[in-house]
Amino acid sequence: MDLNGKVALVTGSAQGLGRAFVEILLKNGAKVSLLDVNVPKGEELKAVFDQTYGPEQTIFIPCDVTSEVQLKDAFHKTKEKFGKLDIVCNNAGIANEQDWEKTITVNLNGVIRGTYLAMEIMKQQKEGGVIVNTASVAGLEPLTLMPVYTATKHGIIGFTRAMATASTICKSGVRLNALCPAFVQTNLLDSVIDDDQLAGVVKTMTIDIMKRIGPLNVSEVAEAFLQLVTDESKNGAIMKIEKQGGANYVQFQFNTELKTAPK
Ligand SMILES: NC(=O)C1=CN([C@@H]2O[C@H](COP(=O)(O)OP(=O)(O)OC[C@H]3O[C@@H](n4cnc5c(N)ncnc54)[C@H](O)[C@@H]3O)[C@@H](O)[C@H]2O)C=CC1
Ligand SMILES: CC/C=C\C[C@H](O)C(=O)/C=C/C=C/C=C\C=C\[C@@H](O)C/C=C\CCC(=O)O
Repeated sequence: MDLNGKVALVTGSAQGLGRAFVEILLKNGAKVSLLDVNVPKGEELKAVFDQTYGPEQTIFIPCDVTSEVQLKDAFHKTKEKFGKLDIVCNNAGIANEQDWEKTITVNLNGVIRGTYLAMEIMKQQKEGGVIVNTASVAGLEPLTLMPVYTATKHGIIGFTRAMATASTICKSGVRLNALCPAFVQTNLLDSVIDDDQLAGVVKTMTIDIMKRIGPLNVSEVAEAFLQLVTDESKNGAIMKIEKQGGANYVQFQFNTELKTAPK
């Protein structure tokens, strides 16, 4: 898929991975709608991108993904501004085990609602579209330190795979994938390391593992994201990216697409 002239929407795009995903899309000629709950950071970033790519290439929309009204409105504003919607990355996420209900609402409800909104618009387009949901290696292997975060990321992978199969069966023209990075050097990672309420042996063990594996930088993950967006042959695939092993597709014991898709 050639990204030149394509229209993308990225949630949680004011910093970290979301910011890196926006930048790689812009570099490849796409127009991007930036959504984030952090308004000063989002506006600041839009101004930075305006300098390099021009003001017409991006729009910043203040949006809390936990708000049905705000998210719906942001999708519709994007379509209105750019005329179509080809790529959606449901990326906004938090790691707060104390406020675990909020973690579920942001990480899982936000991704599910963003996927449904994207499907609704994309299935009406001749060219369809692609949805990439940001999960984590914590969606494949549990992080003992963060059980609720782990649950949300397992949920994203299951949801994305089920939707991808349904999309094939219904011939909607929409591809769905999930991206599973290991530790990435961002504010989210720092917030967990600095969280005094998460103390003890499990935290020490997790940090030791993280130091041994070495955190990824956001640009390495952005390259993997680009691969998922552009490769039109991988509907339903789940990509894992680690510092040492690089980016690889996850092999599941049961491939629902092969079992259920009509021949
Ligand atoms: N940093 C890491 O080690 C890893 C992160 N991830 C996932 O990557 C995604 C991005 O995380 P990072 O860039 O690391 O975090 P980050 O904290 O640097 O950036 C997250 C962005 O999401 C925004 N956000 C938070 N709640 C929001 C809401 N309710 N509505 C809209 N925007 C909201 C924040 O304002 C921020 O701009 C998350 O889903 C996270 O779980 C996955 C694997 C590893
Ligand atoms: C300190 C974690 C901070 C934030 C979470 C981050 O956003 C994230 O999603 C990171 C995921 C990284 C996973 C990387 C490797 C996982 C390896 C697993 O096999 C086990 C890791 C730890 C084992 C200890 C345990 O939790 O039981």
